[in-house]
Amino acid sequence: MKDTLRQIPSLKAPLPECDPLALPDTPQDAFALWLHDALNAGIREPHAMTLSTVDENGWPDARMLILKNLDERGWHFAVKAESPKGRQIENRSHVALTFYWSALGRQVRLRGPAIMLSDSECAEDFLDRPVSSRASAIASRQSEILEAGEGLESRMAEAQALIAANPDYVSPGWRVYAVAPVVAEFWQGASDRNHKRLRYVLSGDSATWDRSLLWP
Ligand SMILES: Cc1cc2nc3c(=O)[nH]c(=O)nc-3n(C[C@H](O)[C@H](O)[C@H](O)COP(=O)(O)O)c2cc1C
Repeated sequence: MKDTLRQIPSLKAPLPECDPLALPDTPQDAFALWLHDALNAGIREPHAMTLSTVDENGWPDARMLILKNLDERGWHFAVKAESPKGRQIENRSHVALTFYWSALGRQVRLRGPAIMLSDSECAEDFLDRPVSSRASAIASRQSEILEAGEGLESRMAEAQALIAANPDYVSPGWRVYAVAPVVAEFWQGASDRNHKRLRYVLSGDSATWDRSLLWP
């Protein structure tokens, strides 16, 4: 395994040159810029990110999610309240988000509280989803053990029927959160390992961002 791993190239040229201090004043604007670069580079699912949480024992947990929106409140994602991640956020609201765009050698890291959006926004997000994804959200006991013969298909069919009969039905445990980062870091990898790093820290009055370069 060691030989296999060590033969895999990482941060292979060509990667973009980046002057981190030329990035915008806020992490929101910098993220929008880099997301567009990722889209233009043809990166698949550039809106996929790792959501890291902490469980009730203080153990870190992490999984991929899809970014649903970015606005003045932060980076949005949706979860089932009763899923492990939903319960972990309910218990400890501080989370981290990580994006990696391999073709560009870029990573973005965000840390801050996840703040639940209003019931009406959660409902709107739910109703915007395709029927299959709403049915799955209603039917699934996400991350619980699936015993043989538990009837996953029949639960899905029941959920589909529920939606067909009541198209405005909203799953009561559907939550949308916005992560309002207090720290953000933009990392541009380089083949010569002279990586460029820019950290944004929210100022004490929460009005502006202090920016610092970091050692690679
Ligand atoms: C690329 C990718 C995108 C995913 N997007 C979502 C998502 O938007 N929502 C979701 O609940 N799970 C998503 N998943 C599955 C989660 O990673 C995870 O397995 C699931 O949410 C259960 O997590 P939990 O047990 O920590 O609650 C995605 C997985 C991958 C690989």
